[in-house]
Amino acid sequence: MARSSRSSTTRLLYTLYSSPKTTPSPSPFPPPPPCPCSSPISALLAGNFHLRRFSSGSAARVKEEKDAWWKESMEKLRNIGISAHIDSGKTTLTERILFYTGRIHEIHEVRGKDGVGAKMDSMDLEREKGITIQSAATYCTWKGYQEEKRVAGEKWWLKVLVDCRRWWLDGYRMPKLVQEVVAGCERWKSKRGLVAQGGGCQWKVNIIDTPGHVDFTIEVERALRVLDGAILVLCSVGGVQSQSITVDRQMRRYEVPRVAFINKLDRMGADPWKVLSQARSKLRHHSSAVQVPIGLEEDFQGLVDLVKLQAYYFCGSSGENVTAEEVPANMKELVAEKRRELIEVVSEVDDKLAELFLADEPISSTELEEAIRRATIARKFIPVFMGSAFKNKGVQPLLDGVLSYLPCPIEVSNYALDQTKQEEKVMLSGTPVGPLVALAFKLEEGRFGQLTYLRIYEGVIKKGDFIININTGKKIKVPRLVRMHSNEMEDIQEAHAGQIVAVFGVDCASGDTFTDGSVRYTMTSMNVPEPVMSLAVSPVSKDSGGQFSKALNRFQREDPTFRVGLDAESGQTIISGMGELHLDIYVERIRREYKVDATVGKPRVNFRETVTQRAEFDYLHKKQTGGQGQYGRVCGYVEPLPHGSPTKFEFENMIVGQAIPSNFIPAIEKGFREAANSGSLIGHPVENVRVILTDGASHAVDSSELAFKLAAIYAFRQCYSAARPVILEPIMLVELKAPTEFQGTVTGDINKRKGVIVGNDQDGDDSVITAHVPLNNMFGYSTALRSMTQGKGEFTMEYKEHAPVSQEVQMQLVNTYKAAKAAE
Ligand SMILES: Nc1nc2c(ncn2[C@@H]2O[C@H](COP(=O)(O)OP(=O)(O)OP(=O)(O)O)[C@@H](O)[C@H]2O)c(=O)[nH]1
Repeated sequence: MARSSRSSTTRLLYTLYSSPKTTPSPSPFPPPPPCPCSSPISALLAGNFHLRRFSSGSAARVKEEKDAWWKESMEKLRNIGISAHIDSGKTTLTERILFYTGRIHEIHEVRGKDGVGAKMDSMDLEREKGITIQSAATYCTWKGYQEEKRVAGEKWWLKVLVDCRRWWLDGYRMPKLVQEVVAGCERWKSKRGLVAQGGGCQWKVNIIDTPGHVDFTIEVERALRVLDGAILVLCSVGGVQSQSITVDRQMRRYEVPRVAFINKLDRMGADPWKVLSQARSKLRHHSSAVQVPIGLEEDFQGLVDLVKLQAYYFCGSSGENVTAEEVPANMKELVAEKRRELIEVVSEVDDKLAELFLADEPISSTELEEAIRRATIARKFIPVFMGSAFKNKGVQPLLDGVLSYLPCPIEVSNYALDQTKQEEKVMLSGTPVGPLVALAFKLEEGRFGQLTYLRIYEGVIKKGDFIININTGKKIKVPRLVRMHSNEMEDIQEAHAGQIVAVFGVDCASGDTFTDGSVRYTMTSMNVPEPVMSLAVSPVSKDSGGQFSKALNRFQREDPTFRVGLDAESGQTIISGMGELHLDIYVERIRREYKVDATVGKPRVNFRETVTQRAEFDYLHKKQTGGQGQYGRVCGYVEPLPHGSPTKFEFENMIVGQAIPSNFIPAIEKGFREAANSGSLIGHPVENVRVILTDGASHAVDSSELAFKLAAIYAFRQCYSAARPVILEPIMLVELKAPTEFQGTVTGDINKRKGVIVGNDQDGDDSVITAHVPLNNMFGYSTALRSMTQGKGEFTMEYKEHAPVSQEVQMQLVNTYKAAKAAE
């Protein structure tokens, strides 16, 4: 189509359907920079891809412009996670963020009376139970409300298409015209070097809301692995709780810079200063408040920003109108004191600010803001924000804080392992220029097949591209690329480094790395905790066996902490996970999503076995029963692996010479591994063991892989008892809080459960007890605690380690196992 006719057609269509005007809510924050792609014609040409037009000058000039645009779009992007202890208000906070950024148009509460539930709790079970089970990703734009314009643009297109269909039904040939316009736009786009992208010139935030319950900890791990920054939510009444410590440890492990948000300032007993001091002592945070609340509990009205020295109030039915005012006169002294404290704390870790502070020079808002940003990104400081998500106060300044203080993707160093150079560590540029490197960090079965969440670390991914899964070597086409908004998705044409997107129909496992094939990089893997609890499960009706296996396969692929196995003796399906709640949720999902009723056994603890000393083996497996015989002899020893060893089982072939031909060695290793899957004490896996093969013998005719594999299995069993095996059980870190009057009863009960009390603190009228207790003795604890404390006690527990059981318990377990075997 000729260029002039295309322009006139697009103009005509645009005049017919001009985009509806949107009026963003007034904001006291500085206006956003003008968006270079908001002209009507480029919006039209953009369709829903929000295109950016580059000049038609020399190639060098276009490259320069493109680079500048990529850089700007990266600088204005934040990938953040929201994590905290259970019930701190993460989902409530995310709901407000989505509302104020124009992503949703109504606020719905977790367990709200309207029964709708929060946007990010999209699963029915989450809405019913009022807890987050799966992490959910979304994205929004802040400052500029560009998103509303984009949505309006999309609606505009939809209207054109709907009307064209109507006209066509009426006998007009309009669809042809539209087709030509669309095709023309595409041609124009490729000729002029236009880049399809999700609105890079606006401030954009990708958010992952994570569950608080420790049973779903893998969701937090996965999110933190791929995020550049995080909001740690703390409850102003509960303070730093056990799961806050775990989440903070995970953030440290993945070196994630963070801001803290002290929520629920409207609640009775709210004390943000107590929580700040707990964060300093319990979490070893080098932190200081960047805000002071105006009133607390029922009187909580607003916040004073210590950097800008402004008071903010949140008006309107949902706190959407933020008004900036002078600091109240009665707070000036407190504000001056807290600002000085903030400057002092930041100066300790930022030389530039320290110079100004020591010279006693006045410090401007910009200087302070820049110093806080430098220190936060360097993970030397944690700015503390405050508010009440539920009462719609303090969320917009927190969002501003995310932009001001948390890093953009190019400010974070990410590394990959080069598989062509013995896993040499390579720093990724983090820019779209360069080969594609993307990590699949989460899988989810959607309506349209497997959905794989990708974090792109370098390069660009386009719909229709071929990408290589470095872990499996498979070449895959990207059939569909989407951006997630909780359970909804939006198709996009391409995404670049720094972004979090999802692809459909890509077969992979979570943790796999994708590249464009020009490099063989893998990203370092995630920390996946071992399951601590199991239960036997089987479908009630034999006919539903197919659906039952489909469900288990899917859940196993999606969640690395959920495992499915077969009990070798009883033939039952055993599912293992992180706790009772984790397994209950899966059984319920099998029932709801796959319509399979299942019989469930009693939950049991995942014991393990290990050896405590070296023991030699020398085993000859010989069978002569006519035909070809079996012959294989293996000699060597088993020994415990050193404490803290990263692997659970090691096999080493130290045979000098050809006592056993090398082609039989893999079968021998396989035999030992198989034997270690089930120890002879109670049939649980044997871990932390090394097998060394030193000698053996083979027969020219009768030796085979099978003969050597069997020899290895019997050799392991032969030496096992000489290696003094012990049973290991999972020990849980339990934190419980109860009114002090019940302290004696509660600690007595912990002792009865063979727990060891390691901490006892006072928090107002409550006692906070920390203990290490065997998981096997924690069944039914929530009911017991409720009855001991008249329903006033609460507790959380998380896996700490596997430790040897006492001699007495070991004898009991072994006898029960033997009795069960004898009865079979
Ligand atoms: N008073 C008060 N209640 C709040 C506030 N924020 C959240 N809540 C309430 O606290 C409860 C838990 O809130 P959620 O947002 O589900 O907390 P969460 O941290 O996402 O919970 P999990 O994901 O299950 O760990 C809900 O009943 C909320 O209404 C707040 O600022 N003030």
